[in-house]
Amino acid sequence: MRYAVLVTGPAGAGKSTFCNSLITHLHTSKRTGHLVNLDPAANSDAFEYEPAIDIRDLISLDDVMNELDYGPNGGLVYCFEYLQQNMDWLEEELGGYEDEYLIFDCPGQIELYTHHPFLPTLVKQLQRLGLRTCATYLVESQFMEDKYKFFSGVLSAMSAMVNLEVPWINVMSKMDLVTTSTNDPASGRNGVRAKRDIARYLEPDPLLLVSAPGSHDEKTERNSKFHALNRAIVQLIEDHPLVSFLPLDLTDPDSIETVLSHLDYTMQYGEDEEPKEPHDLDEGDFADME
Ligand SMILES: Nc1nc2c(ncn2[C@@H]2O[C@H](COP(=O)(O)OP(=O)(O)OP(=O)(O)O)[C@@H](O)[C@H]2O)c(=O)[nH]1
Ligand SMILES: [Mg+2]
Repeated sequence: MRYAVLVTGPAGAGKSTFCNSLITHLHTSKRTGHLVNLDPAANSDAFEYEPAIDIRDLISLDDVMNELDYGPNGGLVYCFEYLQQNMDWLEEELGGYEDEYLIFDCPGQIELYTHHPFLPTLVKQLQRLGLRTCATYLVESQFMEDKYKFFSGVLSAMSAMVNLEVPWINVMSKMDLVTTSTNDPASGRNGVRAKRDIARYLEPDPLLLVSAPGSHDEKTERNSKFHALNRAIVQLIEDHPLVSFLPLDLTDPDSIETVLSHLDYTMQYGEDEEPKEPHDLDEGDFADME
């Protein structure tokens, strides 16, 4: 059984850094993990580990931009369409791995997760090839400093989850940057002040939106529309509490271990370790498993 972990999330959320740390952690735990780079614009310096599979070996964003006159985002879409037409390349590249975690480092263009059909198609292909697949969606902890930004992160996570029908883990990355100070109210004017506040973000409490401080300048029509929108978002999140976050602090090995154990659990890693008769392992067996 092979396992695919898609590492997704907005630009700069810490996806590549998390991929590196996860692979290091797997190695420390005497397990194997390989990096699959799906970002055609990736800078090689970002990788601590040489990608085992690299979309840049198939197609280079620079070439697309130079030869076809695309900008970076159109070029990215072109690269993914090209990959889609060349799935046999990926299939062949994936061929050499058994019983291993393959960590897919994805690009940060948000539209890729919210409305482009590419990732859902890729997931179906991976499942067809018999890989157990799950996704992580990273939102960085700085989003908690601004309620509106935070809830836009929550909504983008929701939208990506609904778009990609795989087991899903939301991660609040860069938790090492969160400083909680109860003595200094100025430090968290609009955001996290204390540990108990963090809990309201990790299990997003939509009431954070209605109790927004600084709401003294209401009254105008624009503001009343804004508040109506917020109320609608509160209602949506209350009715569909799909999103909660696992905190990730890369300076703390226990924190990485917790995320990994959630991944293991989600994909039922190692559950079928007992020897099986080869004919029990029909190709399609896991294809339609979630
Ligand atoms: N303090 C802190 N910084 C981090 C952490 N993870 C990533 N960073 C920093 O955040 C920046 C972006 O990290 P990346 O891992 O490149 O983020 P990414 O999501 O891969 O970015 P794109 O691929 O451009 O979308 C870098 O400057 C990292 O050093 C973390 O856990 N803590
Ligand atoms: Mg990256």
